[in-house]
Amino acid sequence: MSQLPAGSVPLGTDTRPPGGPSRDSGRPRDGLLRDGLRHGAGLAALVLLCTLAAAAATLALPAALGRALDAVLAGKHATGPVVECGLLLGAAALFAALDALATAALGARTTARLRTRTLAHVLAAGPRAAERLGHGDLVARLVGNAAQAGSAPATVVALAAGALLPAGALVALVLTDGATAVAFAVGLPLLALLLRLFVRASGDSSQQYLAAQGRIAGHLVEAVRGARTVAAAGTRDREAARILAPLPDLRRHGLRMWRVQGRSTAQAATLLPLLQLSVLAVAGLRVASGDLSAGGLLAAWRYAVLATGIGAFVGQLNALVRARRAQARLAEALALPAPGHGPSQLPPGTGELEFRNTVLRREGRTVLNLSPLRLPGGSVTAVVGRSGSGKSSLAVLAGRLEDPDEGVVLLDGVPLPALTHDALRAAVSQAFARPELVGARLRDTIALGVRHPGEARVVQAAREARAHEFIRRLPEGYATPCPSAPLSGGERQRLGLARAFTRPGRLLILDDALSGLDSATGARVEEVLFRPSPGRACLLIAHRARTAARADRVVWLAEGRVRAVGTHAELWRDPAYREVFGDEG
Ligand SMILES: Nc1ncnc2c1ncn2[C@@H]1O[C@H](COP(=O)(O)OP(=O)(O)OP(=O)(O)O)[C@@H](O)[C@H]1O
Repeated sequence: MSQLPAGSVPLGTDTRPPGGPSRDSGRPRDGLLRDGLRHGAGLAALVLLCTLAAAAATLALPAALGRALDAVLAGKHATGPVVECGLLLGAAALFAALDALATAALGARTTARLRTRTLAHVLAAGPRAAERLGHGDLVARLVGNAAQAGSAPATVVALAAGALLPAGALVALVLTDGATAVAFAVGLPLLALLLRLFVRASGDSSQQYLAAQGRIAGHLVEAVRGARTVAAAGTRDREAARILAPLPDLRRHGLRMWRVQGRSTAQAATLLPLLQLSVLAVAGLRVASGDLSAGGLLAAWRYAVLATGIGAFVGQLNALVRARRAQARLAEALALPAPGHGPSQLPPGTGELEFRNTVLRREGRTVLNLSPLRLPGGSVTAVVGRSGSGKSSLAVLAGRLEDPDEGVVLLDGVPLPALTHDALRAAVSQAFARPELVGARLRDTIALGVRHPGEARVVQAAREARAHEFIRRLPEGYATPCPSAPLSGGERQRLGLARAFTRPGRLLILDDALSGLDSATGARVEEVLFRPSPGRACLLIAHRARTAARADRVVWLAEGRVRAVGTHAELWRDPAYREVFGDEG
């Protein structure tokens, strides 16, 4: 382990937002449920109140019906009890409607919060972390799973409140007639066992089902991204088969889920009427013996029906089990390690980079091992080496797109993890071989991440990147929407370069960012890069000898290690160095 100076933060520091899984005791998904209930507390309370009010009205109804029946049988005025029944029915319907609205609102709010939080965390975790789960699988988690997980708080509240109705009905049954209540209680343990078995079996298949969905989504995203390669290779059918390969799994777990639910529903459908019938039979005997009135029988039977409403739990429990499994999948995404940022700012400097015994591993293999390496600021450093020698890995560490597995990278003497997020991103600009056009319009993608960029700065950056001419020729110019911009690979690269040029940072990192440019355009962009700028350093991955020759120094990488550092002219004497450039050498 390297020693970090004071003020730095250990690598892999957790940056999960407050309330994230790491802060919760118990299982991470429990934390998500608590968080959802806490942030939707008002709506959850409304759901609870509406469910309770609807339950109270429903519970009061059988007694009112019983009173109305007894009044009619006794030849008394029944208007009062009948009006009471109507009011109770109306109240139950009103609260049920309010409950549905509040439940939908709570679900939508929780889903939005889960999506925002998970997305922010995945972006903070960086590209390597996202690769671990797979891009398609992540999309499935953020879209489908988040919506399912969002329904958990409302379902929990509905289940808790819903349990009160059968419980209340049981109490009311005891109060109406104790003997009938005993007849009902005999079957209860069997019902409890049934629900328990259902939750266990259904939870397992749900988890497998969601995982299979994620695998299909993962394959689909890969195929869409590689559509050109698939078309060129003529492997469309094979690709379609590969995407759908998890389908048998999906079908198997889906069928199992529905079988479990069907079986439990059938068992409940057999058991519950038996319970109701036993109550009715005992109540009938009690009426015959004169211990219970006809109205009492009606009330006892209605309460037995309400108490067996626990059978409706099967559907709600199923929804909850699926929501909890979906939460577990989001919790996995939230558990991806995200690099932390320290409190430090950069001192004045010119972009000096220092790698202190920096090691980067991929899948257990060391791909970069830099014994102390110092690259002076205010100058241009070219990084050269054969394909796979670790050039991009070095660029990734220099711009802190990832943290090294060992050692530390310093910019002007400050370890990169010690810098605040804003200080780091303001100091370092980067351009890549295949830039993504993030932003609505071309001007937005060029000015990405720059606050108040101003048209002049955007145009100036585009001119330096040799992008201004082709942007100007587009009918909508800088206002061209990114998705519909007709761009060649080289033009996209120039937009990426322009984006890097809009930031006046002290370190510019170009990872193969000129590879798609024709020689003449590349040479013009290099004029900008090699223009003397003492306040700024440039780290440039170079494939051409001509580019390396213009740099102040060259870092020559071979198999993840520095083979030599020197000027191009010095290194050129070595035939192995010349071989790096192939025909040019
Ligand atoms: N995501 C990844 N998973 C596993 N190994 C990786 C990954 N990315 C890169 N590597 C490995 O790391 C090593 C260095 O890769 P890197 O991209 O840094 O090389 P490079 O010199 O930039 O190559 P090129 O010139 O071809 O772009 C290679 O052996 C590569 O196979």
